[in-house]
Amino acid sequence: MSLVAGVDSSTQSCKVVVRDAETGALVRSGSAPHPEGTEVDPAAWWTALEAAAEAAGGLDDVAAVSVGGQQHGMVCLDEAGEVVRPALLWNDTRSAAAAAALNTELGAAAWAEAVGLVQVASFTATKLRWLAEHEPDAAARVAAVCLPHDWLTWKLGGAQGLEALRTDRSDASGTGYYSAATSEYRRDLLKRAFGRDDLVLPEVLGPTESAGTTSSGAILGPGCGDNAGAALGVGARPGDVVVSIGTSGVACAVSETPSADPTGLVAGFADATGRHLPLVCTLNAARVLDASARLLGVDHDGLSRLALEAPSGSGGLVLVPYLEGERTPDRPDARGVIHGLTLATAEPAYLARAAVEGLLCGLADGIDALKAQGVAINRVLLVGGGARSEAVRRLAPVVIGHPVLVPEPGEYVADGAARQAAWTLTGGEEPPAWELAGTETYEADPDPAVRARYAEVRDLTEGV
Ligand SMILES: Nc1ncnc2c1ncn2[C@@H]1O[C@H](COP(=O)(O)OP(=O)(O)O)[C@@H](O)[C@H]1O
Ligand SMILES: O=C(CO)[C@@H](O)[C@H](O)COP(=O)(O)O
Repeated sequence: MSLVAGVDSSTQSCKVVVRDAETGALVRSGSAPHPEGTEVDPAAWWTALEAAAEAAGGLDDVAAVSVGGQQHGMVCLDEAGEVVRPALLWNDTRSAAAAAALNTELGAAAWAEAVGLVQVASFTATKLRWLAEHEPDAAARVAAVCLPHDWLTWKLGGAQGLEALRTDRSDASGTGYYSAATSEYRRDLLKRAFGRDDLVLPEVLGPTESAGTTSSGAILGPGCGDNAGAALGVGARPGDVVVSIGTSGVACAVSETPSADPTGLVAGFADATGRHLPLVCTLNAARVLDASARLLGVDHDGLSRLALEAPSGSGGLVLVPYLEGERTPDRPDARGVIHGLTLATAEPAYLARAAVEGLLCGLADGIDALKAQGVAINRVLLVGGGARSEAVRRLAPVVIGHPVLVPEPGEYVADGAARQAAWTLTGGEEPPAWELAGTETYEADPDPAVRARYAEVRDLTEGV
């Protein structure tokens, strides 16, 4: 039996799964936390990966390993391969003004046409503009820029010089200077953002091309952005929408064609199989549940129980969850709002319900934006830490207006990376056919009034 490993270096933690390459059966797993904050020294990811791998029984006996990672984070390296400054993560909004300036300079429609996305503070290009403007000394030392998964793959391969950096289409397509439609870097746009285009950029590998080997001789897969990893992990195919409630809230779909949404709601990323992954991402998802539970002095199960006690629509109480500003819609300075409080709704159960409904309404808006891009929806699959909440699972079909399939709780990004590792090992046109275990279907009558009321309040948050 050959073993393969998949890594998910996500915002809050690092997870490692070890699986049977042929059947996909889970053999071992481990995880380790990441530090708080939207600016992180990549060394902390390496420490967490080592700890998670150890907790998963080590990687010495695996034949291949792939790394999936949080997208967009700006990892800048100097000539010697040293990290120039802590990485700015996807949820760091300090480059919002840089994003607005880039959109004004080129025009939103031109960005969408060129690289499939309109700039927002999450994307790497805007972080590079911020660095050039605010830390010119650091910017001058940058010899290469890469993403979290690229850097970890490079480290696993022995960090053999900047020219050894590798990435894949899914993660490159989130930089803002790579086109998923043409599979090419746009160095002209890198220069527009950063003022220089003489940087080493990771070579973009195809879905099964190897990025090298680890010190124990395991083949390194190309790796992927975490959302492409989740899509591969659940075996998404055209017609499937994958909704992920992690630190970020995501709705994405595997598609045969690239997207270019000039409204900027949908980002035209690539997937990990050579296809496309139009995607909507919010800044506020599972942590809305964390914060609401904290506010109410309960744990996650308690929050879920409370939410299920209140009536649909929470008696008009709405929670717009822009706790960290928001990315979709692009309101980096917005704040969360609780609206419609009455004597009757001033109850823990109503607030808990409003939190779950508000989170789901943002994701339902995302699914609508995918539909507007021509994405066909046959199945909706729900994954991520937030899917462990019963209230989320039961209210999702009510708010989204579509039955929701929930695979058994698991680490689907790490699973997708493991599946990619197995594919890199065996080759072939399609990834190995691993079965998705234990999927439950949640069905309920939709309640469109919940979204209608949310939409009224959401639009009060403009500029808050
Ligand atoms: N039972 C639960 N109910 C609601 N949220 C949960 C539950 N268990 C974990 N979470 C939340 O899920 C989040 C972690 O999810 P995960 O998908 O691993 O995030 P990320 O990949 O962004 O690090 C945390 O914010 C955690 O508090
Ligand atoms: O920015 C995006 C996608 O565009 C996020 O989805 C990040 O990739 C972080 O993912 P999680 O840590 O929430 O899984």
